[in-house]
Amino acid sequence: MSRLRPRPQRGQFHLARELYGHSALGAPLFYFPAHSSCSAGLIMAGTHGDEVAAVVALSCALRSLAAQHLKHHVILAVNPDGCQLGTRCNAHGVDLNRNFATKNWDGGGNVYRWNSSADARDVKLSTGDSPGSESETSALCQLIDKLKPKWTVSIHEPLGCVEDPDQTDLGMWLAEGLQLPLVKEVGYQTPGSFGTWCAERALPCITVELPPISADAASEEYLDIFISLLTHDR
Ligand SMILES: C[C@H](N)C(=O)N[C@H](CCC(=O)N[C@H](CCC[C@H](N)C(=O)O)C(=O)O)C(=O)O
Ligand SMILES: [Zn+2]
Repeated sequence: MSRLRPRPQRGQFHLARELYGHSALGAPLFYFPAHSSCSAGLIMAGTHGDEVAAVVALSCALRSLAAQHLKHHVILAVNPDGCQLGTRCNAHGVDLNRNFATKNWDGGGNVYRWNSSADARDVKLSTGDSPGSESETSALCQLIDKLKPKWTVSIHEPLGCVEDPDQTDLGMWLAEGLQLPLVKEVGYQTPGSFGTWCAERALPCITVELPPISADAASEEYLDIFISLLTHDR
């Protein structure tokens, strides 16, 4: 029996989802549980609301897959308010990927690039009033403490690389499948980031950075590799 669902049936979700918290504006935070949670990883997108090709491509892969083949937990939008508003930050103006309670959390704020054409990383955001101050951040950390995934993959854009500080087999497999360079770091400091939070608890974290791409193109270009990731059994 095919692991894929007929394309005419992929328009809406067929999978159960579980609530794990609420966003700053009260939107539900939910995840799609793996069919069998033993040795499952966690795959997530939408930490930044201006990086939505990853959200759409991961959603298309999830809706293409027959439920019994889903081997890992999935969060499509870590930051639903940012995805709704089209902003990198959450509704409090906080860059969630600088809000995690890490040793190097920096309350002085963060900057990001307006877009790939920008000549500087100069758009200012808050990193929160305190480490883990945001409901999206604390709910995600509590979920991970509960699920204990064996690894995490966090999908961003538009840097076009696979960041894997531990150079794991999964990272190498993803870099090859995505045809993106495998790097140990994205090239600038990310205090208070999810990857740093994972490193501090010896949880493998791979950050996929898609290149600049439309949601339409990403749903074609990355469908197969994302379906393979959702069913990956290592
Ligand atoms: C789409 C934006 N306009 C943009 O250009 N953003 C990029 C940064 C993209 C991004 O968010 N990347 C990283 C992911 C960091 C991974 C980190 N190593 C970790 O530990 O989590 C980020 O959070 O900055 C830009 O250049 O500003
Ligand atoms: Zn990002």
